[in-house]
Amino acid sequence: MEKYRIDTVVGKGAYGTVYKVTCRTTGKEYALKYHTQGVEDATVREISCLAALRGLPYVIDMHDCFVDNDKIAMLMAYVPYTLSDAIHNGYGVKPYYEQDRPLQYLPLSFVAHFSAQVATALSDMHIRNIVHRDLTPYNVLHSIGHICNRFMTK
Ligand SMILES: Nc1ncnc2c1ncn2[C@@H]1O[C@H](COP(=O)(O)OP(=O)(O)OP(=O)(O)O)[C@@H](O)[C@H]1O
Repeated sequence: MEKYRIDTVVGKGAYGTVYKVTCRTTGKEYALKYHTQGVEDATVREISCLAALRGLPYVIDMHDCFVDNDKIAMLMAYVPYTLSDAIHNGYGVKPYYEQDRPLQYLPLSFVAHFSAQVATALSDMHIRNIVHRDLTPYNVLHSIGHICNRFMTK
């Protein structure tokens, strides 16, 4: 863990806490999810599904998975915005803790592009017999200029 500096908490779920971290050598930002509930079935499912989906264009990349302080940690691409942010605050809005403003309201091209990418990700999952089971605007992430969906499989 010395390799990464913990910057901030970005969210909490039923099984863990997600932090934004920065690699001390490259300066690259990642999301690090600590599974605080131990090795639950859901944890094993999440890790094995993300490993099976690695490399797909619109599913979040899991770069590493390791044990730190007896907790399972998953290192993922950091994707700063949720679909919910975009729906409620406009495209490109930053999370509230960064005190930023929306860049613009949702253009139709964003909706069309985004929907097509979500459909592609779901199709890629279904081909591999993986079902999402919790698709919500909070579980679909994007970054400005590059839409990327987070599919936490359950
Ligand atoms: N790769 C990521 N980049 C940026 N933020 C993330 C990333 N992964 C998760 N988050 C943020 O952390 C929050 C918690 O994620 P987590 O996977 O722990 O739970 P969840 O799937 O949202 O909820 P639950 O586990 O309760 O169903 C998310 O809602 C999201 O805001």
